[in-house]
Amino acid sequence: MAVSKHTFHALIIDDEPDLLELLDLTLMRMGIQVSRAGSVAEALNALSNQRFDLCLTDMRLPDGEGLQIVQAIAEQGWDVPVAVITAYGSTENAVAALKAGAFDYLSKPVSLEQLRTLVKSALNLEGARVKVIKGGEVSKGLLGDSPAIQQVRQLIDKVARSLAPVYISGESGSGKERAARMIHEQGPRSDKPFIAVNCGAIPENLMESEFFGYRKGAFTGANDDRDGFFHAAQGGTLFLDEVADLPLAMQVKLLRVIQEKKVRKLGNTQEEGVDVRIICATHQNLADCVEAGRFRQDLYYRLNVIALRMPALRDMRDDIETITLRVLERLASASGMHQPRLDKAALKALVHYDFPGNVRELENILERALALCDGEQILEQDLQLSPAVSAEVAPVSAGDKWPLQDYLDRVEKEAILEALQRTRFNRTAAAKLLGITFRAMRYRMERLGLNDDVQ
Ligand SMILES: Nc1ncnc2c1ncn2[C@@H]1O[C@H](COP(=O)(O)OP(=O)(O)OP(=O)(O)O)[C@@H](O)[C@H]1O
Repeated sequence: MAVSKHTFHALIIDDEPDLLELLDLTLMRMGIQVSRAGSVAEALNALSNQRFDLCLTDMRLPDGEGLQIVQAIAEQGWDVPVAVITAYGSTENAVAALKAGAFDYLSKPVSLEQLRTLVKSALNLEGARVKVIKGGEVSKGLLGDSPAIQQVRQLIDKVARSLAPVYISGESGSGKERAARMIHEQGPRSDKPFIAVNCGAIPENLMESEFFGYRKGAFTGANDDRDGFFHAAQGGTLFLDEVADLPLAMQVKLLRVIQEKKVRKLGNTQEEGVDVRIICATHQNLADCVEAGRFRQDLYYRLNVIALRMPALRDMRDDIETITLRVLERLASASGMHQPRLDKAALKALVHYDFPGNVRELENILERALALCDGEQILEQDLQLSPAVSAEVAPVSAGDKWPLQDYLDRVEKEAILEALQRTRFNRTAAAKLLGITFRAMRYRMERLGLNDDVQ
């Protein structure tokens, strides 16, 4: 599937055949042309002879470090975004690479979802913040037979018929967005658009124009009229993911639109009527956010008309085997592969694993295992389940508590690094774990020298 008429060209630099294969395959599936280099020397040679749209390098290479490539790109002024792949837990390397000019890093084992997100941001591809499903497209249902997921299915059937706002809670990766799509698809608006917006990923200064749209000339750079999310979802459903991340000022504006069913584009004097069903979701406890003064109570009441709670995968252990086999079947057939068997020990490891990232994490684990296994059988080692992190992070030492600011910075830094490690460097998930917004996370990483250039 090509992502654009222009074919993007990426250079991947690694000497591990397995990882190279995995990166190559994933990028190719995204329609990106790939060249490979196995050493610093080969990479510098390729970069000086050819233009690439993206460069992805391992940190450890036979003749040096990936960092040298990042530095060379910065020194030569080559216009190519570069990201590094670091060993599990080696955050110092990641920080050094970011300081030297890398735009992002991935830590091993590489999560394919993070890889795709990183590639999309680097190439400025659409779909990083807003996803649009045109009317009539059908996504898949929810897997599992545990009582909790059965209840969810029944509630979805019921609420699909009404147009009342729905508030979906549940951990990251537990299927909140999928449930929202099902409500849309099973309802009377299924032939109209479903617009999913990640509220935590939209820069605060762009929020109003993104939500409400603008008229040509409304501000510098507004060269054309543009519709916002409300217009785009007209007649259909607007899904506000991570709604707790909306700044208070935006919450007021959103409440007004929901109450009055009217939107005024920036630079417009007239209001226009909008007819949009609102579904929202967050992994946070919205009632607690209200209590803490971070979320407006009036908006909370407007949104929380019907509440739907998605169960965590570890609370559906009896379903893990079935979900695993169904996901494997889908992944194998999508890539035209024969479906490998799942070794008994591998299945046992999955059933006992905690899945902090829920079904999404299971999908990533299986996608990677498919690429790493011998084609016949998936073994426990192909799953590369994350080791427990607690033992690996050194506690802050009890002494040295002054100057107080330095001490607090160290504590904060360690908490952020631990959250990043636990989530395999998924910053959205890490922010969730820390209980702060994506924006706050970006700000803190910047302040602490854990630079982060990705929107
Ligand atoms: N019960 C389920 N059956 C099948 N697939 C599921 C189920 N739950 C989640 N998934 C899959 O897991 C992935 C993540 O789901 P989804 O995006 O809906 O989660 P989410 O709760 O919205 O995550 P986040 O909080 O990070 O936005 C998707 O690929 C989705 O299809």
